[in-house]
Amino acid sequence: MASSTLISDTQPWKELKAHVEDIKANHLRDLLSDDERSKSMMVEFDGILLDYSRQQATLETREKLFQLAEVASLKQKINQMYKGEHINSTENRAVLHVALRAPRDAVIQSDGKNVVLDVWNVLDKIRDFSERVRSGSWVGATGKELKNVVAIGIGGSFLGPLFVHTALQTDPEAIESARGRQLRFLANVDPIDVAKTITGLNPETTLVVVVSKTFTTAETMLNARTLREWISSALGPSAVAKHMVAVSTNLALVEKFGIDPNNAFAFWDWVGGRYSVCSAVGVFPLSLQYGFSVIEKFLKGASSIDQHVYSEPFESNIPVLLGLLSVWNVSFLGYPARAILPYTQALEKFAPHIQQVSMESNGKGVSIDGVPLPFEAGEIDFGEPGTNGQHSFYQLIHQGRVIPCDFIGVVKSQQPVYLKGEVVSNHDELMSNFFAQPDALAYGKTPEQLQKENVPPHLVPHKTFSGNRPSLSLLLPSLNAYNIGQLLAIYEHRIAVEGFVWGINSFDQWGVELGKSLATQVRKQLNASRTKGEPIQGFNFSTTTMLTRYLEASADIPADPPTTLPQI
Ligand SMILES: O=P(O)(O)OC[C@H]1O[C@](O)(CO)[C@@H](O)[C@@H]1O
Repeated sequence: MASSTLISDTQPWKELKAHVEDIKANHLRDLLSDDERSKSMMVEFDGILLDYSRQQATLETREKLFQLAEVASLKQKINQMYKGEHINSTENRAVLHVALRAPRDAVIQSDGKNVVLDVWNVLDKIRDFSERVRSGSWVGATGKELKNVVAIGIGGSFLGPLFVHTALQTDPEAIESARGRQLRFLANVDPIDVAKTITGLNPETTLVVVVSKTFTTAETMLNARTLREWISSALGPSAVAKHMVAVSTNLALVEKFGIDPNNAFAFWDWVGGRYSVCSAVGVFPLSLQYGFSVIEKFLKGASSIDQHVYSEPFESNIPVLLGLLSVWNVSFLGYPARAILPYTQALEKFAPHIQQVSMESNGKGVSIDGVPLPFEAGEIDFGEPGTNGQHSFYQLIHQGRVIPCDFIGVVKSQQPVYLKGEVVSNHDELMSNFFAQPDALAYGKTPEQLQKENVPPHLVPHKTFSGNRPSLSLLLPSLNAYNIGQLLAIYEHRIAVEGFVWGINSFDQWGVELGKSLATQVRKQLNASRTKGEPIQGFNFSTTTMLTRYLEASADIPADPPTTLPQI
């Protein structure tokens, strides 16, 4: 396929379009009666079991998707990524998050340099620094141990680390190594988030890590200045050196801010923000909390999937299969959303993280060559842990819109509970739902079945479930640091696979810029109005009215108030 050809112009795409009718003629109820088909739609790797037999797809669909992958040069694109080519063409950058978790002796070249050496230099520095803090050899300005860490960052500098922290928080090994320590995150520029984050914390025992790839993100920098004030007003300005460190690609700005670059942990422009949890962005705060040895297992888990993606044939390649099936669901079956439904509370922050990875990566309207797409790319990701979601939005998934679901289950609970006399353990109770929901969605319930149950006729339409609603199930052996790394990498690669097939650039994010520049104008106007009484100008009627109301209703706030920090 010529590089400027849209994937939708290719023969395999057209064949898949035509194939939709064949698939619509089959109900999942019928597809699932074929055990051979189901058997060939199960893939196992390193204890992880993927079952995609509840996708609205046949073996023929799969074959056609492989042909699509072929014409999209999927294998070559994956190889180009691993080889450090500048596949993020609009920013002229390599995309090498796989190097962040590569073994020490691996060689991954980018621009003629083995980046794995740089990665391990930083990892060694993280191991050393985090051990000094954890052992009490690096102490705060008043000589007290730094038991609390606040990581300031937003977007990719926040969501991934938060997901991993939340998942590890209840893992027995991680609990043991985090005893007596706290890790909190400050992301939102809303001062309420500052208040919530520092409540109950003593600056004397707190280390603040400013995490920002660019070190220019408005929200993060204001929050960093706010916590710098919190520290220096309590302990004096010189305390900042002991209580503030940074993670960034921009060490010059780190120094300008007042943080010693020796206490900064670097990463590189070939790490996209939303793919940065395996860089110092995640590894440093998580190592402070759990110790480097726990986080190294997380990196090893991610690396195991990197190797699987690279070397496994597509037929048994979990992220490739998942990516192709997502393209099938979005672009051919016309389902715009995807529900991420982990049956473990430890993954409560997984869907929010994947929202950014997926929607910032694949929420694009043009091909990588700048040609407008004649089809929809990207999907709307959302989710909640089961069974909570069942009592919230599942109604719509069962009887309303069709939303392909990812069910994620874990064989062994991090925190088992057994009660004498109960029918099953608490985890088995949870997992009963994990196993039941996919079949409820696939089979549904027919009016005939309801009639046999003597349901009053007027209720039959309300109690009917059409079924034929697709899902897939991922069963993990457990949820330790290693498996958490695997899960992360499965989704990262799946999303990249989707983008490679759609022919878009999944690694830039120009769509977030416009709002940022408009906010700059508003910020200037708020300052001019509050300090000099200047009238609102340069905005449309709607924004002018809203801004005027906002300023008038808060006119009691003095123009130049003294420094104020949260009071709760
Ligand atoms: O790490 P930084 O540079 O502060 O950026 C934070 C986030 O902002 C974004 O650019 C979106 O606004 C993300 O891509 C990024 O993860």
